Amino acid sequence: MDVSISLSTTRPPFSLSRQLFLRPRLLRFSPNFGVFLRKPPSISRQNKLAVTALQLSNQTQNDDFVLEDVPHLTNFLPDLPSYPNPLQKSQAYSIVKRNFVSPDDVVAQNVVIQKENPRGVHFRRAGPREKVFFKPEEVRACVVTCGGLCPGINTVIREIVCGLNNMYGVQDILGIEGGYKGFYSKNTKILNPKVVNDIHKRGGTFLCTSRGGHDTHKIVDNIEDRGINQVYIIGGDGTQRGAALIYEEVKKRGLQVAVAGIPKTIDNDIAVIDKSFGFDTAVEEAQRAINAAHVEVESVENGVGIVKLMGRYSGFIAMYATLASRDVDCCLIPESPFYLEGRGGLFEFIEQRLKENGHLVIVVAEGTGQEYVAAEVHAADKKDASGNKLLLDVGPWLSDKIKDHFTMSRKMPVNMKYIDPTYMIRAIPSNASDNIYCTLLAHGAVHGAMAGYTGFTVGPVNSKQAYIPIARVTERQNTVKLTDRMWARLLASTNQPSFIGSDQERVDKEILKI
Ligand SMILES: Nc1ncnc2c1ncn2[C@@H]1O[C@H](COP(=O)(O)OP(=O)(O)O)[C@@H](O)[C@H]1O
Ligand SMILES: O=P(O)(O)OC[C@H]1O[C@](O)(COP(=O)(O)O)[C@@H](O)[C@@H]1O
Ligand SMILES: [Mg+2]
Repeated sequence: MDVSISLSTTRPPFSLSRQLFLRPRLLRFSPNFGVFLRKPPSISRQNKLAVTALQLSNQTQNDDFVLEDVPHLTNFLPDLPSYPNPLQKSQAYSIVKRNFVSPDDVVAQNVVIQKENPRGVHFRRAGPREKVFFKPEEVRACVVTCGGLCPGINTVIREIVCGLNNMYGVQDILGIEGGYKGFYSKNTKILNPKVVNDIHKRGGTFLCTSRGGHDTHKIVDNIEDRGINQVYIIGGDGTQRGAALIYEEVKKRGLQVAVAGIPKTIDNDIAVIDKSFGFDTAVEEAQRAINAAHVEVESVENGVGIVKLMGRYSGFIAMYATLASRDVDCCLIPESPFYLEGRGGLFEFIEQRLKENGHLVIVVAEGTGQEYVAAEVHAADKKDASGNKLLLDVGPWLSDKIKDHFTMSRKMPVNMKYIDPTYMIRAIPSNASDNIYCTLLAHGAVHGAMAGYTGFTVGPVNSKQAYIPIARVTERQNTVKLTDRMWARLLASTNQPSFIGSDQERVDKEILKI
């Protein structure tokens, strides 16, 4: 008996999902058929049907791979009719060689694999499908933006609106103002290509945003009352968790509502996707602050510049801004514990650089060294409305520590220049490449929702847009791996201490001392 499924044969749209959804038990409990299954625990909890496994019939046993699929409206509305995709008649798309993404196209999570190992996890490729599950004239879509700002949000809003309208002829699009709570506490804004035409040139979000206020029942009641059937949710990890709950509730109520998440975070802390939109813009803008710090400190005696950049738990902006600049002497990130005193410590490094060059620049991510600051400030643990821990300000703390040390202990006063450009960076419009990236994300979300996919997050995986189960992007945070080559490249470029010397015991003691 052959239960393996070929992804390479031509089959009608959704045959893959149908077969998989019909047979998960068979696939799961039939090890003799050579099916390879990897089921992350959080995914199995959140959506048992969304994670499936299959084996290519024409591949060898070692070529097993896993498809982590996204839900489809027909999973809980099996009789939903489908229609030919209007893009078939579109001037733009009709000349494309393969104008529709094959239902069998998948994107590999790992592109570097060893030949004897399994092929690993795959996601469904994003893009337009041959059949859609909405008549354009019956679509009532809405867009909401939640969480902190990030360059490019307005471009995503614009491209969702223009994509729905220009590609599919959707006319009825609503903007939910002020984040999740806007669903039940505010009037909606009418969105059309004319209204959003110029918004990509501005920073911030045209729809305003907020933290907190996620009430699944009130939100879904509102979606139902307003007759909304496509929900586009732009936001970070917290927002995507909220989107997963909305999807679950929609499914429970059996509503024909597609829920699409577009991942947003300036910190680049969302897992699975290559990188988040606005990140490149932020790294570029950070150069201006670093340049300013460098100009200031090289013009004075013993100049020490500190630039604080965003990054709650992930130091990506600091790491990339440092790598891009070459004017940074030391980069401190939350993932890499550091210490001030003693051999191999920050003070020793600063003194050495001042003696060699007369100045230095330090870039510090805002989430760095929180435990040190907390030990001295004795501040109570505070949280924002979404439940995110409020950070203590490491910038002034570090500036004071360095000033005190060099003035008092070393009798070598330093000229401290501290720059905090965090909100200035976050508030700018996205650059050209982020604008293009935002367009791909928005179009991917629109194509996915029109094709009836739901409960998904869209994003690039190895440079190909993919539909990713929401639980997969929220189950862990993306952080800088100190054992990866990128951090090694940074250490090699700055020549800063790694703070993890061979004498680990001494290092631990130093950390405890602070
Ligand atoms: N675990 C969660 N479940 C449901 N909603 C959440 C959850 N975490 C955050 N949210 C909601 O998502 C929105 C944005 O979350 P927040 O953490 O502030 O920003 P971000 O989405 O950028 O991480 C808020 O309205 C918040 O109430
Ligand atoms: O806007 P707020 O509430 O001051 O929050 C600042 C935080 O927002 C961020 O810019 C982004 O966080 P989110 O992606 O969770 O919204 C963090 O880097 C920063 O710590
Ligand atoms: Mg977040």
